[in-house]
Amino acid sequence: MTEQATKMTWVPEAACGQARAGHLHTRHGTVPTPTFMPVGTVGTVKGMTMDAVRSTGAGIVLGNTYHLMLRPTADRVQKLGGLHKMMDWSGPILTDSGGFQVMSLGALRKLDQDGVTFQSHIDGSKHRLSPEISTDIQYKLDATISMAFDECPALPATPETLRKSMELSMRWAARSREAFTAREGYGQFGIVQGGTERDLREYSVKALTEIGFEGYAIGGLAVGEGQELMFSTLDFTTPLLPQDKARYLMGVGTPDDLLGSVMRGVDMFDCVMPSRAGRTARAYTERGYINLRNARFAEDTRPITPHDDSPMADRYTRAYLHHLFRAGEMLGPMLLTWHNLAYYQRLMRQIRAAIVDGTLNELAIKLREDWSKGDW
Ligand SMILES: Nc1nc2cc3nc(NCCc4ccc(CCO)cc4)[nH]c3cc2c(=O)[nH]1
Repeated sequence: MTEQATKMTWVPEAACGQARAGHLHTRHGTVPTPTFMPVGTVGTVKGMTMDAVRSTGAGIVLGNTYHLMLRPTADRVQKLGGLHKMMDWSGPILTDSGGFQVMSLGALRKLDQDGVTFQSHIDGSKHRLSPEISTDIQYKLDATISMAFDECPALPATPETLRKSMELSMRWAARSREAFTAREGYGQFGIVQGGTERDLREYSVKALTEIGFEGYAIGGLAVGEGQELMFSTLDFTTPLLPQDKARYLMGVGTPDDLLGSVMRGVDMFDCVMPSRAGRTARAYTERGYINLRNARFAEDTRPITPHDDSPMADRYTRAYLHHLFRAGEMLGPMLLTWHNLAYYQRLMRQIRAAIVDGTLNELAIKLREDWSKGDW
């Protein structure tokens, strides 16, 4: 890695227990943390214009190396001026490095010590990813934050399998760092592995912090281990991470996951949940979630939630959304994705404000009470 540029920084503002509020300063702007990153897998947050994404208050979005290398390819994105220009988003973009998606999407794949060979889930064509190839692709995409190329083992797995996989990921982290081109305000995050094993997680944190990254992700979770095991793994992992760097929990999660993870020291999140739920008529609200295909909403003229401050709120009733989904109209998933992403951003703003004024524990009690109350 070249050394000359000063890379991105995360600056703390306040803390409440393990929870932190701060700012992530990047080449493409500053993002308050804790933050939730809408998932823009193939250069679009599905069903949303970027004006709609901006209206929710989102500060940073996620893209995927795996999907973009297959289509439209990294070279074409570079020719189109990079992801920011192509998708009309001037804020920071974090791109995942592809390993996880290959394991969960690639039709056929062969993992070796150097990288992974796989077939495209789109047309069966053969492709290769390695720490060097992934880092180069993320450079061509002009990702503000690049992720190290890692291997995320499926759970459940034996401690021996987890150790071998984690050690491979640590070797790949060093190669990813070596291949990274440092640029002013850009950064690269290492990814902690080790399943739910304390000793493996400790080894992984040590290995990554010795290499040195602008931020640290906690990988290998949200792969079916359940919330209790995820939280217990966070309990002994986040305190080991540098206090002055951002922490990113990959693939998480539900509103309750976000709250509990922020309280365990996590600053950044991404999850397809709010957008995928939006496409399947599931609306997240302060009172838990509801499915708007349900007949009980057919003549319910209330808004989805009385608290929605996004531009789409108040203009559309539950009855209208119900009709759109029953009719299979594309506006249904579009409006509900907008609503869910706006709710996730509102929740993160609420949590952040409570960290700053030291009332996070009280907010947590209120949120959990309301989520379990059920619909209005
Ligand atoms: N590079 C890298 N990327 C990751 C992405 C992840 N994403 C997850 N979980 C997402 C799980 C997830 C999948 C689908 C849905 C929608 C359900 O309706 C929600 C969550 N875990 C993850 C772990 C890693 C990891 O170790 N390394």
